[in-house]
Amino acid sequence: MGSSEPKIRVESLVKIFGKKPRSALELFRAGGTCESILEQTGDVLGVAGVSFAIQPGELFVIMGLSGSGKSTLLRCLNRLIEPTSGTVYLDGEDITHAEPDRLRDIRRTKMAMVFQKFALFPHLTVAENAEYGLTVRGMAARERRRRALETLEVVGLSQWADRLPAELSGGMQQRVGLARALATEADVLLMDEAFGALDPLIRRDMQAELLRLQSELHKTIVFVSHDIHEALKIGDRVAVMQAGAFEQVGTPEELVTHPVNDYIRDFMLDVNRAQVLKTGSIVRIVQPIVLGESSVREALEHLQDCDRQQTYLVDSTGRPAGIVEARALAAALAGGCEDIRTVLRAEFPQATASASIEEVAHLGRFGLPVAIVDESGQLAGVVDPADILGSIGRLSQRAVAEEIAAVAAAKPQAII
Ligand SMILES: Nc1ncnc2c1ncn2[C@@H]1O[C@H](COP(=O)(O)OP(=O)(O)OP(=O)(O)O)[C@@H](O)[C@H]1O
Repeated sequence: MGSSEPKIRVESLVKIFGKKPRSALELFRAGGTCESILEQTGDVLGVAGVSFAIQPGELFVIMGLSGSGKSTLLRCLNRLIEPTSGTVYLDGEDITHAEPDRLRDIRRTKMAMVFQKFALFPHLTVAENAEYGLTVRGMAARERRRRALETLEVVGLSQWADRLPAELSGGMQQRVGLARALATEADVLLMDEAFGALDPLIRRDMQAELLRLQSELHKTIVFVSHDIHEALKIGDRVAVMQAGAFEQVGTPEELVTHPVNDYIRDFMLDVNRAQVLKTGSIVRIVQPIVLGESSVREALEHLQDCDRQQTYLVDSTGRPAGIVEARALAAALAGGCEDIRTVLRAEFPQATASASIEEVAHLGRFGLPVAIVDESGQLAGVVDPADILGSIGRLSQRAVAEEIAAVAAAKPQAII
């Protein structure tokens, strides 16, 4: 991400359904609402002047209740629905005004779509379905079969290539839909309630699968969902839509911690904050001691200076090597021992900054600060057990009670 050109840029997009889109558009521009426009023209304002940009590699979720305009907006991106006004840019190219041939080309090679109902051909095999996007593009049979098998492998279905869709479960059929989109090698995937028809457990698997694929493939994904939990789980950013407009666009953490209005706040009420918030949001930056560079006395002074009970020691590459506690240091010093290694605990709780607070909550029970490491394994800071409990303060009473019971019952030496 960063300051590169956005993959997709949408400017003032409006979609009006009905017989008088021009006069409805004028009313909209004059400040008309969905209701007033409907009343005066009989037309429906599907998308109400939305502007946003999506960066390459971003998973952008459009979330909203039924009828808020999500599907319409998504379909305006590849012009399965023609916008009434506004512009959509893909890699800087204005596709709102692209000629039909060019548009076809874009849909076949640059923007692939995955549908809720899978949209598989029942009489074609799994492999034939997966290669369908390449067939319509006129690719030679051998090459498209090779690519289809490759993508079926990616989604874990290579054993099923010669079966018919009806022989597959719902989750597997959606994997075929995903394979078909991936086979086109399009770098933009438009996914319309792609997991909406799946059972909750299968749905969870597919969300995890999508995140796994995304961490390898780095596609730009626009994902429509009516489920706030799904949106917050998979989205790099989430746009919450109502009456054709965006109420708020932000990272899951921003939405949970800084809802802009009551509408968003209401959505967040039953969200498990510990699942959404990352440990990075409560990490404390600490000054670790480099192993071999400090004596027991110096480590104790260091702890007194920073008013902490424990400190991590890192090796010469900055990776945590162990933790020492003030009491152990004081005892060692009283016994005349200056070698810090004698009191170093090499077992300590550790997590990454991108882990959710829920994922590290069980590590808080050891009563030690959790070492938070960055992607290269270097110590980025610590999360204190008290901060874990504090951050999940808005969890249900039951969840907090369970957490406290787990802390009380835990055996400190069993550090994971
Ligand atoms: N072809 C159409 N003709 C007239 N109105 C339409 C058409 N398609 C959508 N609409 C209206 O536009 C608005 C937005 O619909 P849209 O399907 O985009 O919402 P959505 O958020 O995707 O809802 P859902 O989750 O139920 O699919 C709704 O009021 C809908 O009734």
